[in-house]
Amino acid sequence: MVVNLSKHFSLLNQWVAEIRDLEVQQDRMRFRRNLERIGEVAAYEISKTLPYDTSETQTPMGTATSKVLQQQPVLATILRAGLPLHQGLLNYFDRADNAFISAYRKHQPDGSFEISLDYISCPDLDNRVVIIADPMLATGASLVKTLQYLRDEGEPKEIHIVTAIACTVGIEYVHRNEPNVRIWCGAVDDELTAKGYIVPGLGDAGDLAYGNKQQS
Ligand SMILES: O=P(O)(O)OC[C@H]1O[C@H](OP(=O)(O)OP(=O)(O)O)[C@H](O)[C@@H]1O
Ligand SMILES: O=c1cc[nH]c(=O)[nH]1
Ligand SMILES: [Mg+2]
Repeated sequence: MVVNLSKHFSLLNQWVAEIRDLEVQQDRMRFRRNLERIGEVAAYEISKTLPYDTSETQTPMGTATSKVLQQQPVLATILRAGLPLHQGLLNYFDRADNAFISAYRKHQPDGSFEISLDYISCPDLDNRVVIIADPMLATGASLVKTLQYLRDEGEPKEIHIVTAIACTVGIEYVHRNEPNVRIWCGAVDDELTAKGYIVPGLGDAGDLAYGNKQQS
């Protein structure tokens, strides 16, 4: 299942336009904050699909009956570009457990790349709702590899992926390998370059959030 959050008119459309905009991208703080806001909206939308318990709350004037989340999710993210989006999810799921994974494109001299995974910090995932934040779903290779890695930490009850911009081929690749995951995205773009960049996309999300890195 794919939910494109910009299908309906909302402020999120403006934030997606800003993270794509060459001029606005010069303001790194706004770039990160817009990703965070997209994460906040995604958290709110996902929260509508989760199970709730009824609880009694004592007010100064009496007892109120409320609906409270049965269990907080596990929020996972892929370093580095995932961090601001993850923070947005954490702002709303503020008692969540968290997982961090390092996955990056290791480039070869011929321009090809493979996904390198070398660090994971993760709670037990058995029977948990897991939400993975990564702003760019391009080929989908990072997410599929991350999910394979995460499965060593337990079998989640549900897996959600939150991304700012998803590419059609990447969505298809993820669903071929992980048919049950739900993808929540801020926009869907159709084109992918030979080097794996989304068009029109936004460029390199990690560099725009945190600065250029040396090629590895
Ligand atoms: O769908 P894929 O083709 O796997 O590409 C998407 C990945 O590329 C970006 O990370 P990048 O490797 O640029 O690392 P960074 O966050 O450190 O910049 C992005 O944050 C995803 O993790
Ligand atoms: O377009 C893309 C593809 C992968 N990673 C990015 O940051 N941008
Ligand atoms: Mg990058």
